[in-house]
Amino acid sequence: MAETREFQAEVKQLLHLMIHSMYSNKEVFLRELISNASDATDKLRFEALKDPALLEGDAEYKVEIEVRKDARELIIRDNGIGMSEQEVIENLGTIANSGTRKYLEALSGDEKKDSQLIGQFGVGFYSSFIVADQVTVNTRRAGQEQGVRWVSAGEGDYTIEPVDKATRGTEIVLHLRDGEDEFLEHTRLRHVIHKYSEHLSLPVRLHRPADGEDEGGYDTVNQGTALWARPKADVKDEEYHDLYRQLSYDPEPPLTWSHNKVEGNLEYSSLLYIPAKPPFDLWDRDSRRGLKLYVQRVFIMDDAEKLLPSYLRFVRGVIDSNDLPLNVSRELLQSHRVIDKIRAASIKRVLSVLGDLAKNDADKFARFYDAFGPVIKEGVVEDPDNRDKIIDLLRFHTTRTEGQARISLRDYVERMAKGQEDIYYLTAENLTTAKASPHLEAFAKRDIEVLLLTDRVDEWMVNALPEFDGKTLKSVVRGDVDLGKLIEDPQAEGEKARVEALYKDVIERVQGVLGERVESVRVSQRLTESPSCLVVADNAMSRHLEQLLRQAGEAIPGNKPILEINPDHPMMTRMRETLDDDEFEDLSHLLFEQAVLAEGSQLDDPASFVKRLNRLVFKGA
Ligand SMILES: Nc1ncnc2c1ncn2[C@@H]1O[C@H](COP(=O)(O)OP(=O)(O)OP(=O)(O)O)[C@@H](O)[C@H]1O
Repeated sequence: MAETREFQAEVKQLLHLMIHSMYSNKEVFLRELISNASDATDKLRFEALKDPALLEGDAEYKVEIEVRKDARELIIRDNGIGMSEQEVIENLGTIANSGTRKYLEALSGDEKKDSQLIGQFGVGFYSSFIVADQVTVNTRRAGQEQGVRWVSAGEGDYTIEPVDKATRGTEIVLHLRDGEDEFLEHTRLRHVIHKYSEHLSLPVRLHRPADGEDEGGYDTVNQGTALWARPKADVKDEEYHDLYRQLSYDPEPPLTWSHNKVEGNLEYSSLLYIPAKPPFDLWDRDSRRGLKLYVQRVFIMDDAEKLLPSYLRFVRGVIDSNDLPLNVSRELLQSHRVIDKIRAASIKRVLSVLGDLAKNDADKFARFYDAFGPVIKEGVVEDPDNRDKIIDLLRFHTTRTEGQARISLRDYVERMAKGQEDIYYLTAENLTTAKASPHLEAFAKRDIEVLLLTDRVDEWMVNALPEFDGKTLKSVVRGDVDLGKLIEDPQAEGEKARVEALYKDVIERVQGVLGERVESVRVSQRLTESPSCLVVADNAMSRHLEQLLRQAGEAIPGNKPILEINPDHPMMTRMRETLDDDEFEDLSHLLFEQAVLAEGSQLDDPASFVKRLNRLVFKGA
C-alpha cells in the first residue's frame, strides 16, 4: 500500500518556484540528475572498498538515459548506491542540504537571476519538476533487498511504497509536461548530455531508438575519462572551460588555469582554476573552499579545505593523488604528510600562475585583483612562508594614482621622493574619505606619495608587514611620522619653537575644554588647509582599526587621540583672540569634531555638534 506524505514547507516553496518561474535554461534538470547519479556511483565505489559484496557482481558503473516517446517519459537510471526508504524520505521530502536553504534565502524573484542561482547552488533533484508533471523514483540501496517507489506531481505531497527492483541503484522516470517535447528528441538530449557530462569519470549512455535496419541500443555520449588524467596537449581550452563550469557552477570561463602531472616521490595530478569573478559566498564564513579530491581516479570528497589555505579560497580545481589511502577522511587529511606536500606545492603553483599573470597580462591581472585582491591580502598575515611572493602580487591605490589604477610596493619604492626613507600609508573607510584626509596635506605639499588602503583587511595586513625592501611602513596618522627630514627649510626648527610659544595658551585652554576626550593637544606639522586632525600615539591601535573592531561588535576601550591644530588656519587666529569662555568652548569642540568627521568616523553626540555649529554661524547675525 502506498503511503501519502506531505513535503516539508520549504520544499513546497522551492517546487512552486521551479514549476512557475523557470522558463529559461530548463535543461539544467538533466545536469542535476546526471550529477546525482554520478555522486551515487562515487559513493558506492567508495563503500565497496570496504564491502565488495555491495557490488552484487556488477562493478561497471554507468548512467543510462532512455526515452519512451509514446508515454512522454524520460528515464535516468544509475547503478549507484541507491536509497533506503528512510533515505528517500529524508532526501526527497525535505531540504537537508544547507546550500539549498541558502538558495531559498537568496532568491530575488527575478526569474532569470533565480534560474542562474539554481546553477550556482545545484538545487538538485527537485529541478525535475521544471519539465515534469509527475516524477517516479524507483530505487534500491546496494546490499538491501527491498526497493522503494516514490511518486509525486510536485504539488504538496508524494507517495511512497515498497517495490521489487532487481538491480541496485536509482531509476528516475519523468513524465514530461506539455510543451517540453524537446527533451524527448534524441539529438537534443545528446547535446545536453554531452554538454554537462563530458568530464564525468563515468560513462553516460543514451538509448538510440530502433530505426529501420538499426536495432537501437545504448551509445556512450561522453569520454568517461577524467580530463586531468589526460596529457595537457590533448585537452582543448573549451574542455577545460567545461570542466571548470562543472566544478564551479560559474557560467563564465575561468581567467586562467594550471594543469600539472607531478611525478617522482609524490605522484598526483592537479588542475587549478582562477575564476574571473568572485562567487556569491566569497565573504561567507562557511563558504565553499578547497579542491575536489580524488585518489587514483576515485572521487573522495568535495571542497577538501585542507588542500588550500583560506586566502586562496577562490581557487577551484581537482587534486588526484596516487599516494593517499582510499579510505582517507577529512580528519586524516588534517595531518597527513602527503596532503601537506600537495598543499605546499599547490600554493606555490597558484602564486606563480598569478605572478605570471601580473608580469605578462596586466589586463587579466587587474581583473583578478578587482575580484580577489582583498582575499589574497589575508595571505600576508596567514602565510609567512610565502609572504614575499604574496607581497609581490599586491597592488595599491595611492595619492597619485587615478581611477582604478594601482601600483605595487616595488613601484612605490622606485618613485620615492628624494630624502624619503619610509613608505607612508593611510587606512580609511573608502577612497573618497582617504583622498580628502587632512593627514595627507603635508605630504601633498612636499609631493610625497602615500598608499591609500581601504580594504577591511588592510589594517591587519600592514601590521604583518612592518617593512618592505628595508623601508618601514608608516601610518600618516601616527604620532611618529617624522617629516622633519623632508622639510628642507633650515629655519624650520626656530619657526616651530616660535609658533609653539604663540599657541601655548590656546593649547592649554583647548585641552582644558576637551579634558578626557584627548590625550593631548599640539601644533601640527602635517596640516596646510584643515584646521585640525586626530593622530594616535606611535604604538597605539589606529582609529580606523578601532572603528572596524567596533563594527564587528567588539568592545574595545579605545585610545584617547592626540588633537593636532594648524597654526596657519584662520580658526586658530580667531581662537587666539577669543576671550569669551562660551565661544572658546564651542570652537574647541568644533575643532575636535571636525577632525572626527574628516577621518570618516561618527560623532558621539551629533545633535550637540549641530547646535554648536549654528550658534557659531549665527553669532554675528
Ligand atoms: N540517483 C541518486 N542515487 C542515490 N541518491 C540520490 C540520487 N539522487 C539524489 N539522491 C540523494 O538525495 C539527496 C538530495 O539530492 P539533491 O539533488 O536534491 O541535492 P544534493 O545532490 O544533495 O545537493 P546538490 O545538488 O547541491 O549537490 C542527495 O544528497 C542524495 O543523498
